[in-house]
Amino acid sequence: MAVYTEVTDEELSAFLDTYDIGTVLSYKGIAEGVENTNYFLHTTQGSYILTLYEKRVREADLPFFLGLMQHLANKGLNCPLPVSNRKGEPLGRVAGRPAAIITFLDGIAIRRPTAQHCAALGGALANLHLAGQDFGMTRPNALSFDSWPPLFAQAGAQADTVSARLAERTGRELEALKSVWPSGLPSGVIHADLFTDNVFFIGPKVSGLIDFYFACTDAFAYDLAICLNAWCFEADGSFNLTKGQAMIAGYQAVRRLKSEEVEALPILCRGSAMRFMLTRLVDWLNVPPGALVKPKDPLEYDRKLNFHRHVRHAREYGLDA
Ligand SMILES: Nc1ncnc2c1ncn2[C@@H]1O[C@H](COP(=O)(O)OP(=O)(O)O)[C@@H](O)[C@H]1O
Ligand SMILES: N[C@@H](CCOP(=O)(O)O)C(=O)O
Repeated sequence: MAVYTEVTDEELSAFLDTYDIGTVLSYKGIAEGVENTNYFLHTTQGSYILTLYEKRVREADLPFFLGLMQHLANKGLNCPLPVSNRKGEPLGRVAGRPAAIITFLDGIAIRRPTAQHCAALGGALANLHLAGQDFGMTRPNALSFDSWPPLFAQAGAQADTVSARLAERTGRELEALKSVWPSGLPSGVIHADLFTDNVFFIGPKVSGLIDFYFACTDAFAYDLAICLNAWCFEADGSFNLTKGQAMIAGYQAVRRLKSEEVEALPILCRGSAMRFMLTRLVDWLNVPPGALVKPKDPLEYDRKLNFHRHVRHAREYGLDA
């Protein structure tokens, strides 16, 4: 469960006094998520999510995240809408942390997606990329290539306590990626963490996208690479080509990939696997005492990295030749 910061009844009702969303009927900490503290909030006027922003979210970036959700929702994308307080501001403070209330979205996060879900996700991702094109703000990706060596250094020699020779493997891989990491690819707003827990479905259709707190300005194809990693591997570690095919086709039905994006896809998949392996590794080694959180397995991404290392062409992910 991700509740790093407890909110007392008194703190909550004082915070809600600054909003015009009725009085609390119930609230409880949410079991999912690893980054921020989330409470489900039911008031006399409806259902909301109260988020307290934790360690990885810089306060200075919050106007970008909240403004982006507003922008995308105005463009017709199903994403949460930040609720403004009585002063007209979407951001406040509770229990000493920056906090916001956002609208609750209906739908179910699918744990074991089918190829049909992957196709729908591909389309939703491309729609997000197009809808973000006229968003006025930018934010560099704080978890792109340059952040990986310092993250690796944070884990240091402890990496080998998680898996034998993990430090050596990771060091070698970082070195290899340095010389081939692409630049100048078509870029814009990307979600950067569109895992299955951040996408809601009603039936076969995507009903909502949540968790925009890694969103940034980066290569569109990198976002697709993150999704291929998160959605198209099976529990036994194998890549499901049918799912990859469905996702890429779903994406391309809305936004066609350029030849340079196709060419870069294997490296982008490798890099995004590295990014999630490293953040998971650091989190695995540094669970805050008392936090109600279940850290995610870094080795899942170490294995995915190993798969990508042998891929030579986007066809191996399901791109139709
Ligand atoms: N707008 C929303 N509508 C419905 N449920 C939500 C919403 N935002 C968050 N949640 C629930 O809270 C969980 C954690 O939210 P998330 O933003 O993924 O947290 P974290 O940033 O900590 O990963 C989600 O998996 C989902 O169950
Ligand atoms: N998706 C990341 C961790 C962040 O997950 P969140 O969706 O709970 O914010 C991972 O799997 O490593």
